[in-house]
Amino acid sequence: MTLSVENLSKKFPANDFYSLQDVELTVKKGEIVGLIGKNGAGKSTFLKLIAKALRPTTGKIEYNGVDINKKENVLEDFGIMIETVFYPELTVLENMVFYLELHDKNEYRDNIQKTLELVGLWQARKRKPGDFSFGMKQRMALALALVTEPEFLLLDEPFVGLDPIGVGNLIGILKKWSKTREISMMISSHQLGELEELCNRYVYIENGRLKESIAHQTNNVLLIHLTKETKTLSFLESPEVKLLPGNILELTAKDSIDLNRIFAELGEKNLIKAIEVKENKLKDYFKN
Ligand SMILES: Nc1ncnc2c1ncn2[C@@H]1O[C@H](COP(=O)(O)OP(=O)(O)OP(=O)(O)O)[C@@H](O)[C@H]1O
Repeated sequence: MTLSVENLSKKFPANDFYSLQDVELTVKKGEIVGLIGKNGAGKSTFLKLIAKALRPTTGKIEYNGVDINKKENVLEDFGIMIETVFYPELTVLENMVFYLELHDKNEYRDNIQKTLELVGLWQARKRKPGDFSFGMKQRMALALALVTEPEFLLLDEPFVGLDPIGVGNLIGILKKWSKTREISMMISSHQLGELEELCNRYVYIENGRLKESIAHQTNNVLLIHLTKETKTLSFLESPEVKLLPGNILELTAKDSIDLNRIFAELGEKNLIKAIEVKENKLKDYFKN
């Protein structure tokens, strides 16, 4: 099961520029791809094209080898949270029931309570989302996207409006789903820390173009600031070690590296000034 995007472009008639241009991407089963980029970069446009909420100007999107714009019901197993799609005059519970009826998925009725509990709306199940706060509306949309335990999730800014406990619960369930049920996900977010907990890789979109594909950094990287310049350390040749400008040693903490030996040598020579853990700095992609 894969999603494959070929040469995808979208230009809105009102604009003289492309909101998305020549994007190529493949998402495999169980993969979680984070979509990052500045405001207006084209992330939502991309997700809407995949969700069939927009039609491409050019290009093709295939799911399991089927062109989604040439056949009906290809997205049946997708859970989509892009724009708020509930009925403000129905209660939360009625919205959930109606959604399942509309999609002919009544077999998931038993999931309603646990899904509403997950997003923190079970207590509010008899209220109408029309009067909800922004965050609660987001959670309603999220509950609808999750209730059918879909095979593929498209989530646009799912963490916005959730409190820290809600974010933690959501990350937990999405991680579990990707592992145990191999659900694939594309998630756009400005909350880079949350994405980093979840994603296998990221794509950085800039002015409608897929600028960079970024692998998730799985190993901890340590930066050791040295007290003085040195070129005589015995471990400088190992592939996990890099000497950076400014007398900084970068160490990738893999099993293959003998940290005890390295720290013993550095300590013996009084070379350790400070140590920091280097984060996977997704935010660096936003600097240019
Ligand atoms: N319906 C539309 N009609 C005209 N232009 C649009 C439409 N939807 C989006 N755009 C334009 O397309 C570009 C990409 O917008 P998009 O919403 O995809 O960005 P985004 O990366 O999701 O931004 P944000 O991080 O702010 O949500 C923007 O210049 C936006 O103004």
